[in-house]
Amino acid sequence: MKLEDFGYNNKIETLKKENNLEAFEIGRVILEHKERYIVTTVQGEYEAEITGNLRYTANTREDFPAVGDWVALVMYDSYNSIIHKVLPRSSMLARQAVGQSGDIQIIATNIDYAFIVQAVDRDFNINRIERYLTICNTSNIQPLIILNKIDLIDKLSLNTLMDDLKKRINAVPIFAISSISKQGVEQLKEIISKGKTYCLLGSSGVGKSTLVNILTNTSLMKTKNISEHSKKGQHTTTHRELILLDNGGIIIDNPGMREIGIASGSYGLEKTFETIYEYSKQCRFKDCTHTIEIGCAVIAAVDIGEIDQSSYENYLKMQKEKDHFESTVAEKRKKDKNFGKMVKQFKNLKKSSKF
Ligand SMILES: Nc1nc2c(ncn2[C@@H]2O[C@H](COP(=O)(O)OP(=O)(O)OP(=O)(O)O)[C@@H](O)[C@H]2O)c(=O)[nH]1
Ligand SMILES: [Zn+2]
Repeated sequence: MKLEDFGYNNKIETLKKENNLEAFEIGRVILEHKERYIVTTVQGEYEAEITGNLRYTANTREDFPAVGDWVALVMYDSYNSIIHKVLPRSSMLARQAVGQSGDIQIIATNIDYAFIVQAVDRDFNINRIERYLTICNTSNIQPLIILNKIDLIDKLSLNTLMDDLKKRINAVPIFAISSISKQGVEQLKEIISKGKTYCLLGSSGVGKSTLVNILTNTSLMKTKNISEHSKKGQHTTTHRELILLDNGGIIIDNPGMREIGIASGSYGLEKTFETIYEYSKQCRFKDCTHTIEIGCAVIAAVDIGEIDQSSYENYLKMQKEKDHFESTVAEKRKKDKNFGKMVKQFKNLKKSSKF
């Protein structure tokens, strides 16, 4: 296997040089389980753990490796290795960790494109699409919209849905497909590019797994064949979260993708709600919340129909969630910092003490 098959390119090469990692083996994390990793390299798949130093210097969960990461490794036998460093990421999909308010859990990194999947029957909801768009824009991932299950509605209804969608969302490609009748699937396959990394986002039941199966079928079989030859250093796992497609694309699919929420940060609001941001520049007050202020250009635009009413309401709702999320993260960081300080003070005290 070549590293390029897993998305290695000039950018990663430059990062490797910039970080003085020429002496190390480079690999991509394809699976993570409780701080143990499977990393793919030119020499095959390796199990990996992180160095004590990496653990010691890590301030938050974000500093630990995640699926999709490019890492610098030291191999110590044909199957095992140690992760010395995580290369800087081009994108990061994260969410608020369960039960630990303010803690961030990384789901995957270095994703180029996300397919936002919705089913056109009961699931269709533009507010939710805007929500996923915001997540993508925040995470530096290019969004693409997939309307799935078009076999369940007639052409006229589909056209209406598309029109409604285009009224609120522009500049994001939309694909109407059916995983059952395979309508539109070929066009979708065509836009998947070699060496680019993709993921699928969407509610339960919209057809993400079915679509991943359609896109990966033969590649999964191929991977299995390679493992059967069991070259030296080849680790044989059947479960992977980073999957190679026939046409050279790469898909990351893991359970965390199913649970992504707005809590993963909605700093991408500006990009998602571009029209609102454009109007907001004309608001009388710089810190206008666009809710009650006199001279608010956003409210005025909503009143004359220049901004879609539902889009505006959705924006306000997500803005509120973003504020809440940011304040819990800030609080958590402050607490961690205070605790860190306390530990340091205690250590100093111990050092200076004669006992
Ligand atoms: N009619 C129709 N049914 C579909 C289509 N795609 C998927 N389904 C069905 O929808 C159901 C849910 O599909 P899944 O692929 O499991 O959905 P998912 O998004 O992976 O769901 P989670 O794993 O819960 O997140 C299954 O019964 C599929 O057979 C489609 O294009 N048309
Ligand atoms: Zn305003």
